[in-house]
Amino acid sequence: MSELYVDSVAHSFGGHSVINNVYLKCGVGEVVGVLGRNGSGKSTLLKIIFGSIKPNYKFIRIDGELVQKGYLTHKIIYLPQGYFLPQYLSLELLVNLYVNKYREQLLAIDLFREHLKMRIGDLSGGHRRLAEALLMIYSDAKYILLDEPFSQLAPLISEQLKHHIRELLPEKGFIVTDHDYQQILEVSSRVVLIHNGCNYNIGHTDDLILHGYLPAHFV
Ligand SMILES: Nc1ncnc2c1ncn2[C@@H]1O[C@H](COP(=O)(O)OP(=O)(O)OP(=O)(O)O)[C@@H](O)[C@H]1O
Repeated sequence: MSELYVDSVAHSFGGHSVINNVYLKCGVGEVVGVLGRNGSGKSTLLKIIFGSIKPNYKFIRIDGELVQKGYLTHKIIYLPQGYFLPQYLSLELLVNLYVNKYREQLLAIDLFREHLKMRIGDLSGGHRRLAEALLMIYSDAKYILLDEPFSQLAPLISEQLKHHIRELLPEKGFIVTDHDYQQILEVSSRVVLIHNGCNYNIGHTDDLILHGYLPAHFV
């Protein structure tokens, strides 16, 4: 079964519980949006799924197989918050590192076609962020975890990013978190809110008010 399944995730830092019994699943063809206040544990959850944080407890299955560290399966990739690729590497080298199956499609995108020889650190801030996100989206991984991919992006670039997520949807599943909740509501097929360490399914903007994520006078 093509599915990333995460259950019973619990983690604390220095005795302070951050997430407690979180459940999440994401199939191929789905974009799962994860919302939550600052410090609610969204990045921690994504890092646990990727395997870079060892939690107190977790149960993760990828395509039916029990997994200890997501990244060891090569089926999962994580875009962290903020720049993470060394600034002195060229786009060409990064494409060679991350992209294989979808190489032609990625190289057809203006940003890569026109700036292939450029160092990623010499791009504008928004283009650098977009390039990092696209390298993850067009990588060979099947499940793509995107941590605040819309931050720093101008509206037109955010549209491009959503377009590329949709392009790959038939073959991939996405878990995306961002404080630009409108982008999340727009791109996601399902939305969950992390609140008080637990997850809540969000069906409507009203649910975000109910759980205290949006202010009551919002609508
Ligand atoms: N390595 C760490 N050591 C101690 N505490 C940590 C560590 N990493 C995160 N935390 C704490 O865990 C909580 C959740 O952090 P996390 O970064 O997962 O939240 P978030 O929902 O992604 O927040 P934001 O939206 O502000 O990025 C915060 O209180 C944070 O201070």
